[in-house]
Amino acid sequence: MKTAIATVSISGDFTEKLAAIAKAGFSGIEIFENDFLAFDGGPREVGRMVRDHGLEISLYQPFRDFEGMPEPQRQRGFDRAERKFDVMEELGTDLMLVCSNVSPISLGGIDRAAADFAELGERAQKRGLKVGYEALAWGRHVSDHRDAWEIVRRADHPAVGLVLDSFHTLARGIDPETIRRIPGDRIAFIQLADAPKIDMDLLYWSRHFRNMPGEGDLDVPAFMRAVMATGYTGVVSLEIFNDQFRGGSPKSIAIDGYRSLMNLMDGVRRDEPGVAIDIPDMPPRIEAGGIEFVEFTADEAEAEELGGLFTAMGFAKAGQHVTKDVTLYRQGEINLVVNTEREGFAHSAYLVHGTSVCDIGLKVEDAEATLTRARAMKVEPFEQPVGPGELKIPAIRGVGGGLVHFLDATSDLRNVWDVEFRTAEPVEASGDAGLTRIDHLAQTMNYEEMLTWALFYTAIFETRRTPMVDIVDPGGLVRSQAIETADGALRITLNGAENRKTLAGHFIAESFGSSVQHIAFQTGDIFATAERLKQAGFRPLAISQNYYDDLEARFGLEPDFADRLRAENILYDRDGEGGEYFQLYSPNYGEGFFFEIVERRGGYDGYGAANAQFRIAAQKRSLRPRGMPRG
Ligand SMILES: O=C(O)c1ccc(O)c(O)c1
Ligand SMILES: [Mg+2]
Repeated sequence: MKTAIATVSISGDFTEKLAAIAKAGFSGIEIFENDFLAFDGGPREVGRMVRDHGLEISLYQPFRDFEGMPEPQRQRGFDRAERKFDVMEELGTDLMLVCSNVSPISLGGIDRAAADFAELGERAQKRGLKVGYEALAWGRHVSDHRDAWEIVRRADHPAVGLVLDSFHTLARGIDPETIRRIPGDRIAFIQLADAPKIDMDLLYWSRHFRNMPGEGDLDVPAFMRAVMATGYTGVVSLEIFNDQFRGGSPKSIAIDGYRSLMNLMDGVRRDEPGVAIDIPDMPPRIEAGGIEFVEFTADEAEAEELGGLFTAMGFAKAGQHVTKDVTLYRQGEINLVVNTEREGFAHSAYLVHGTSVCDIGLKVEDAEATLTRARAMKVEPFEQPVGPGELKIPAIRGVGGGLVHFLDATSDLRNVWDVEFRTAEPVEASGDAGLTRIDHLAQTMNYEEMLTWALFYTAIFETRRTPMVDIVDPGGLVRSQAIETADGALRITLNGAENRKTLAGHFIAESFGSSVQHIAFQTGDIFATAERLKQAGFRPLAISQNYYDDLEARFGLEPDFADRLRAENILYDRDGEGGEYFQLYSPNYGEGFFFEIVERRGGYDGYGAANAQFRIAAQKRSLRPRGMPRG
């Protein structure tokens, strides 16, 4: 399958764009005219540069305000087109995109437009070129692909085809199924973009908020299934106008684009019967069964401190690595690992970030298949030498460069704790606090990274994104979105800080990058857990009393119940179906790392977003310079 991306989608100068696009794996580019005009070099030189990168120019665009014009603008349109054809010949590309006319003086009329295209097609054909017609969602007379198709059909010229752009179709709410009635060989080119659902002017929405397929809320898969059902065999291209991407990293945006395309087309191949799509074979999105372990990197002193903290939360020292300075703490199904090795990945992570989470182990059905899926999504596998007695566990790099290991139950990996760890002798008396499993991990990152990491998780794993919520920190906004499996076995929240004054932003700045900022443990009985933790000397984060007064009124709580919450500093939320959520927080450690303990009752499926503001205010009050020190 030929893939392309419009140069407008990527930041950087023209050379940087080309390098990033080629590296990501695309076969071609759409040259957006302004990128070419801004470049200080002739069309032949541009064409050569593109081909030197192993790319082809799949499309030249856009040609504007052409069809349905009165004279003399009509004639001028043909003259302009001939000039563009000259440029295209020098560039070495044969397809020009004509977008529907937005000029107030254009006349409309399907047959008039068709006649203009028949003539344009004639001129193009003489030079071995073609034109494709695209309905802009805000076109003056043509704003719907069905009308554009009717014009192309009536133009009835082999050098005139239709360009479909998922944004224009889906943003207007046009049923993509209508594409199925168009013959595939009359479709000249496919442009893809997604976008978040926002109610705003179409043009503004399109030019500023598009994003990669799978990053937004439009049904791009339905669009693409319909396109492939027509028998279309041409280029599939990304055309993403996005303010944030314009300032992003060319390399990372290009990889996101390629990843989104592979994920999309793999899904289409699975879901649309009878279409052949020439992309590598890969396993379907991986079902994740939860978090098997979380590994911290630390030096000896901090490891001691962390261990004390875990013990105070009811964890028992459960094992020591057979050859490495790595200690395992366990409670219920939760495995926390502390690594104080002086070499290897954990140590490098320590040198860069200080005490922090450096590795996450995910439970999957087939670890090798997970790696294959990740590879197909352009994710780099991580490898380091395997020590004596150690298992080779497949891994990739995730958020902030941290590792994600895959553990399965079908290979030797199921025995990892028995093979790699000696049971701590004697097992320290367990002050079990009733913590059963990891409910969720919260990863903090810059706001601009959120789309990248959401796509990373959703392209590899069978997960969904919850709607983005705004969390008000006294220092600014933090946006939060959860990636979760349908059964809640895996839940990861992504928290995007817009500045450094927020608790999240402070954490990123001080730990030198994105990372896990908190771990939430589940309990089946929050009050019993709170009681046991208190006895073990754990002091929860103190919540404002005003919060409880409001809570009591808001949910009409029984005074006794409200008093219990208040006494234990437990935050509370309730959903529309009577599901309940209880949250207890640890103080901050170091520069803003913390633990959360939650209980879910009655199918509550959220994360207590309504409480986040009050939790953050309490954390900022308690932020103290000591605790979990950093390197
Ligand atoms: O915003 C525009 O003008 C514009 C131009 C060309 C396109 O292919 C498109 O989808 C939008
Ligand atoms: Mg377009």
